[in-house]
Amino acid sequence: MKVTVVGAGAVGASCAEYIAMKDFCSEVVLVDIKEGFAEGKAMDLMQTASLNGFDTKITGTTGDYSKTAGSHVAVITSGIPRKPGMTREELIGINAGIVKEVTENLVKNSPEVIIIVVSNPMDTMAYLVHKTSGLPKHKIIGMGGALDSARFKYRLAEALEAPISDVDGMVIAAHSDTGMLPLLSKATRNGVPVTEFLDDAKQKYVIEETKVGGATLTKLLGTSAWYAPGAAVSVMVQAIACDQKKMIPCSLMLDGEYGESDICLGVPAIIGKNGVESIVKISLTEEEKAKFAEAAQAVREVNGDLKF
Ligand SMILES: NC(=O)c1ccc[n+]([C@@H]2O[C@H](COP(=O)([O-])OP(=O)(O)OC[C@H]3O[C@@H](n4cnc5c(N)ncnc54)[C@H](O)[C@@H]3O)[C@@H](O)[C@H]2O)c1
Ligand SMILES: O=C(O)C[C@H](O)C(=O)O
Repeated sequence: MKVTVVGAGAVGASCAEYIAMKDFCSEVVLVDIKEGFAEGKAMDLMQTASLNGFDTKITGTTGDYSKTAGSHVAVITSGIPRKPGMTREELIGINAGIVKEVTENLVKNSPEVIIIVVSNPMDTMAYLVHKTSGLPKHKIIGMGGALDSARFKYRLAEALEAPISDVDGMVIAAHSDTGMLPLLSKATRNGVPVTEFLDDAKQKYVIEETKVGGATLTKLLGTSAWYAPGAAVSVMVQAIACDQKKMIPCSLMLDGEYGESDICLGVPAIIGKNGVESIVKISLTEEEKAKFAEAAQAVREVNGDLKF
C-alpha cells in the first residue's frame, strides 16, 4: 500500500509519522512546495525507523508528482493553518486554489486514488475536491469527525473523571466552531448513557469545549493542532489499508442522507478498502436534526464562495 501525504508541515508530518509507526503501509511519499522540506522531513522520519521499529519507507519530494504515481490513498494537508482569533472559513481564499491544484496533480498520477481531505475549511475543501477531481464519491473523504470525536471523548472523560477507554461518543455535522454536533444523547460510559452521570452544566461544558476544541489549541499554540489531527488521519488510512470497515464520522457528499444533498458534511460511515463502503443512518432527536440542518446551511454559504 502506497500513501501520499501532500503538505509536509505540522499535520502532514505527524500523519506520516503515525502511519509509519503503525507499520501497515509499504510506502509513504511526502510532497511539499517548499524546496527540500518534504525530503528533509522524510529523512528525519526515516532516521526514527530503527528506533521506533517500523519498515515503512518514507520519501519526500518538492512537487514532483510522478513520485506519487500509483498511490492507493492520498492525504491533502497542504495550505495555511489559522492563527488565534481566526475562523477556519477565513482560510478559503488561499486554500481553495492550493487544494484544487494538488487534487489535479494527484489524480493525474494516481487515477484510482482515494483522497482524504484535511485542509481547512475542510467541509468546503472536500466539496471542492468532489467538484473538480472527477473521482467517484466513495473515494473522497473529509477528515473532521474522527478528530472532533476524539476531542469529545477527551472532554467527556474529563467531566466524568473517567479513563478515556471507558468513554465512547461521536461528533457529526460541520467541522467548524459553530457547526459541530457532539451527540451527547448517544455518548456512553461502558454502555451507560453519560447523561446519567453528568448534570446540565457539565453536559453544556463538554459540548461547548468540544466545539471550540480547535480554536482552544490554536490560541495556546499560536497555530492549529497537529498531533491529534495526524493520529485521526492515520486511523482513517489504516481503516482503508486494512479493510477494517470501521465506523468513523467523515465529511461526505450527501445525496438525500440526513435530509441534505450536494454538500459535504460529517456523518457516520463505514470505511474500508473502497473508501466509503456506506453511510450509516442513525436516529437523531428533533433538536439534533435542527442543528444538523443549521450547520448545513452555514457550510452551503461558505461553498458559495468557491470558484471552480
Ligand atoms: N480537518 C482537520 O481536522 C484539520 C486539522 C488540523 C489542521 N487542518 C488544516 O490542515 C492544513 C495544514 O495545517 P498545518 O498545521 O500542517 O500547516 P503547515 O503550515 O504546518 O503545513 C502546510 C504545508 O503545506 C505546504 N504547501 C502549501 N502549498 C502547497 C502546495 N501547493 N503543494 C504542496 N504543499 C504545499 C506548505 O509549504 C506547508 O509545509 C491547514 O489548512 C489546517 O487548517 C485541518
Ligand atoms: O482548528 C483548526 O483550525 C485546525 C483543525 O481544524 C482542528 O480542528 O484542529
